[in-house]
Amino acid sequence: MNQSSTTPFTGITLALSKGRIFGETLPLLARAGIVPLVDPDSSRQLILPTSRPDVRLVIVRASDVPTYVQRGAADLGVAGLDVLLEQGGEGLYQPVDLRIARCRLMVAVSQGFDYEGAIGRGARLRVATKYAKLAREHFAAKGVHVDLIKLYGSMELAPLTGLADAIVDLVSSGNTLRANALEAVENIAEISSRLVVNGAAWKLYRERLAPVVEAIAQGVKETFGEEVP
Ligand SMILES: Nc1ncnc2c1ncn2[C@@H]1O[C@H](COP(=O)(O)OP(=O)(O)OP(=O)(O)O)[C@@H](O)[C@H]1O
Ligand SMILES: O=P(O)(O)OC[C@H]1O[C@H](OP(=O)(O)OP(=O)(O)O)[C@H](O)[C@@H]1O
Repeated sequence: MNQSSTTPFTGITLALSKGRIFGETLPLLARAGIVPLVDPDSSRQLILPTSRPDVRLVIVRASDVPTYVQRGAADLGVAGLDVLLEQGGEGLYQPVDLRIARCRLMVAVSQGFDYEGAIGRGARLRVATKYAKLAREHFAAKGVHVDLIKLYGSMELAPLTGLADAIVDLVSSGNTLRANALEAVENIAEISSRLVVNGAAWKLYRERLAPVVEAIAQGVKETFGEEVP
């Protein structure tokens, strides 16, 4: 229960990423009585104590959240469904759709590119994405042959520079596509962030974890209403 670095921490550790997910998770955590005592944007500290001595936050890359929870370094985590689908989410229980960081995983091309025509001709499409597995599955299901080009960010640049014919990326407001003269042509998945729990820990320590999971689920209902999105 002590949060000093010299004493082993015996409480609940929640992994989440800085930026969008941190910002949107904060109000849900606050409703559950969990308020970080350190601001990750102004501190280099990666383990953040909270107003609840038995709960701490660890700040990791968005795509590293599943690994921390799968391996038990964190009890709970907040991860985008895009990350969970891409990585498989093996061994993770996903009890709560937090309904934050909502966006869509989409196929996009340069405005004016004849996507349907290219597919109809059986052309081999060059597709740039950070979501190689999801993109491969999407195009395989459509029977479209693709050369996948793995990128780690700024996917929108790929069609503009001739690196790729299409991208698979997240779209929310559509501003990034518009600003780069791209257009969405297919929706692959509706994305939001999920609360994830180590499946084995959930079975073993359910009594300890369930109150926090339930408090966060209640925070989601109070924030967004009861209806399923
Ligand atoms: N434009 C967006 N609108 C809403 N949600 C988004 C948007 N972009 C990403 N997300 C969601 O937020 C999550 C975290 O995105 P963020 O940009 O903070 O990290 P990242 O840079 O994609 O991850 P990493 O640091 O691991 O490369 C994504 O996995 C996705 O679920
Ligand atoms: O439709 P919009 O509202 O414009 O959002 C879409 C953008 O958001 C995400 O990038 P993000 O802002 O997370 O930047 P990063 O992944 O490059 O850090 C995504 O990769 C798009 O580039």
